[in-house]
Amino acid sequence: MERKLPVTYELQKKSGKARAGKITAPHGEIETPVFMPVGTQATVKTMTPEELESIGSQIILGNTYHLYLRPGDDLVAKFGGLHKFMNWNKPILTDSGGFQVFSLGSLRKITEKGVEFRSHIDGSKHTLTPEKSIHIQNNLGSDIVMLFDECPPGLSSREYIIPSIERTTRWARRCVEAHQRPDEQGLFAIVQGGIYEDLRDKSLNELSEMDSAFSGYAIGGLAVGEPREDMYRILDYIVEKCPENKPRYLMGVGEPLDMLEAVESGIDMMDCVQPTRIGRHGTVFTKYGRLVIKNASYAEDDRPLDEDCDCYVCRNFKRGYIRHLFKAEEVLGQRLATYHNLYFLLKLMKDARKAILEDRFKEFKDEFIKNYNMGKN
Ligand SMILES: C=CCOC(=O)Nc1nc2cc3[nH]c(NC)nc3cc2c(=O)[nH]1
Ligand SMILES: [Zn+2]
Repeated sequence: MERKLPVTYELQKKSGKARAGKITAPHGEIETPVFMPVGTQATVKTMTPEELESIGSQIILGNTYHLYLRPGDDLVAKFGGLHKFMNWNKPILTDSGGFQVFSLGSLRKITEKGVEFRSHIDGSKHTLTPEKSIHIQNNLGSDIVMLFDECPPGLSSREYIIPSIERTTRWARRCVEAHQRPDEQGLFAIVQGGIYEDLRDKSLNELSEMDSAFSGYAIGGLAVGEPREDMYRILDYIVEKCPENKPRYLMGVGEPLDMLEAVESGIDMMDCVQPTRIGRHGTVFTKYGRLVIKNASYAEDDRPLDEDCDCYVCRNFKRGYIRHLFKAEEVLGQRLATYHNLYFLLKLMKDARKAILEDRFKEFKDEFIKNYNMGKN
């Protein structure tokens, strides 16, 4: 009989294809749709766990590639796992490291065994395999473990993608076999297939043969440089074909308009480094679009970053002050911009969830897009 999965999903309401639901994981419950802040090196840059909780973060990401290279997954395991190591007591999702080997590592070589690469830190040689990736994630003790997959470069040809899917499926089987704690850490599949509907079907069908091992399904291979309309077309095609009773996760999407498009297609979970990364460089999200705070026009601007935002930063600081902090290279500037950006995306998902529960998501999305495109800041 089917083993009880450690991560389960309850569909609560649909508004079109958009869904509101609840994920139950070992370290707590998650109301969806949900945005997941990225905590690459066991920290969501500049934020304390207390601040993350106060802005409504329900689940964060940890990166396998980074934590394996530094401080080492064995060391994290000695501290009792990633939750204890970083003092984050809610759910954590870890990626499999495959994507980051390609975005950060050097001298990479893909073989049937796995991926050989040199560390971006000290140039040392490593090989990441499906088994190694899963064992690292087991050491980290995350609630959600991701398959070790290959994310083909953006706009790869069919000739490249077809054999890549078949190898990723063989790797998936090895991941399922290698998983040491299937009752405590939920395993998510990752659907590939580029921008081709028939190859998306191929990937999903091959993975579905292992469905009983998967707590959720992720849509990989997107937000890697393909045109926006191709990403939207693929989401609209493949997401609703994933099991309705399991969470659906889209990696690497953190632009407000893309997030709403993903929610409309039936996505429940998203992650992206954008809000924290652009925040550290002084770009913030507002109701009327992005705002680059170092712009001279904000020097004497006594408005909050976003007049409609009720976060701690918008209630206590003005644009002119935050601009000064960035010009003076005061680290508080990075913290305030990061805090606001995360709050903005977490609140966007919370408002989207409310709109779905009230069966008015389409109206909510259209209203948000109208304002966001005004660009009046
Ligand atoms: C990250 C969580 C789990 O994901 C994996 O372990 N593997 C994986 N990561 C991706 C990350 C992506 N970021 C973007 N754009 C910024 N596109 C992405 C695509 C993938 C992908 O196809 N696979
Ligand atoms: Zn704010």
